[in-house]
Amino acid sequence: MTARLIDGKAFAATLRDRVATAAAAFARDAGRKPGLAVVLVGEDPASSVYVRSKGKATIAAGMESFEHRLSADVGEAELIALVDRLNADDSVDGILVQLPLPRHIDERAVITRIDPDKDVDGFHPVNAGRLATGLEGLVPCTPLGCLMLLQDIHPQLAGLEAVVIGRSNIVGKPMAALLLQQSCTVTTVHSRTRDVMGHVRRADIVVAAVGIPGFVQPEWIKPGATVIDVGINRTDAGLVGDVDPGAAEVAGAITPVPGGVGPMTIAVLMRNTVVAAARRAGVAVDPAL
Ligand SMILES: Nc1nc2c(c(=O)[nH]1)N[C@@H](CN(C=O)c1ccc(C(=O)N[C@@H](CCC(=O)O)C(=O)O)cc1)CN2
Ligand SMILES: [Mg+2]
Repeated sequence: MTARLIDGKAFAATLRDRVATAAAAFARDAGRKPGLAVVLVGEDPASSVYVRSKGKATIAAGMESFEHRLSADVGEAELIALVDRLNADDSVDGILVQLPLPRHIDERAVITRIDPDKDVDGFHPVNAGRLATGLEGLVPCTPLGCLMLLQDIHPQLAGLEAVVIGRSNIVGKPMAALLLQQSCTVTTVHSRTRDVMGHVRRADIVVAAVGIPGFVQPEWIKPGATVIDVGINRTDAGLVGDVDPGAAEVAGAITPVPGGVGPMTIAVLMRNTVVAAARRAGVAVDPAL
């Protein structure tokens, strides 16, 4: 292995500590703790694990955790009514509906119902628009976590060639917007791109978020490039990323799966919650958070 392994787990632990400090300052200034409401519909095992981890991380950061578990056959109207109650609840600063939702519920209808200023997932179209136009908003956790890891390696991102593989609303599109905001030259490649390898070969930074195990081949990587693997694919061989492990022989730095991007998602969720709380209450928050 030649590449430096990017330790997302350690980075996330440091971020969670800084969030705890900010949450304590918020509690002092605002006279209450920041609050995060997490809604889980159904009993998908992976989602249940993530929701439990979010609750634990919230409490560990000195914040208030509100967990709402609804049965898999709950109606869309009932779920939306819960979102309305959470929007109106002043002790709730952040609202998150765990995805995926059961097929009979329209994900967009639910996400667009969340108050954009409590949308700590950053999935609401108002927050997507704020990000695209450079306004202050809430940014999706996984891409913001990837950016934090990248900034640690490249304090100066300006001018670097970045290729984002995948164009989902949750990772690919916000990732490209964040890198553009940092003055990278950004290319997004996707299932209809004609020469994916040709684009990736030029990249100083590769962010893979396609959801296809081992999709990115070692020979696509420019020697020394930084590779961020967002993939979390459950296979017979265990948990694998979107990047072939052989890429570690070519890259300069690479995130492992597990232990790379994954842990950053929940740490950034904690960060977004304390930031949302501070903005709502009109109190200061560590600008470096
Ligand atoms: N409302 C949301 N739903 C979903 C999101 C999200 O950000 N908001 N992201 C994913 C699931 N997710 C958090 O919700 C999440 C995924 C993975 C990890 C993580 O730490 N992964 C570990 C491996 C864990 C394992 O063994 O399964 C890693 O990669 O190292 C945290 C959170 C979809 N839904
Ligand atoms: Mg795609």
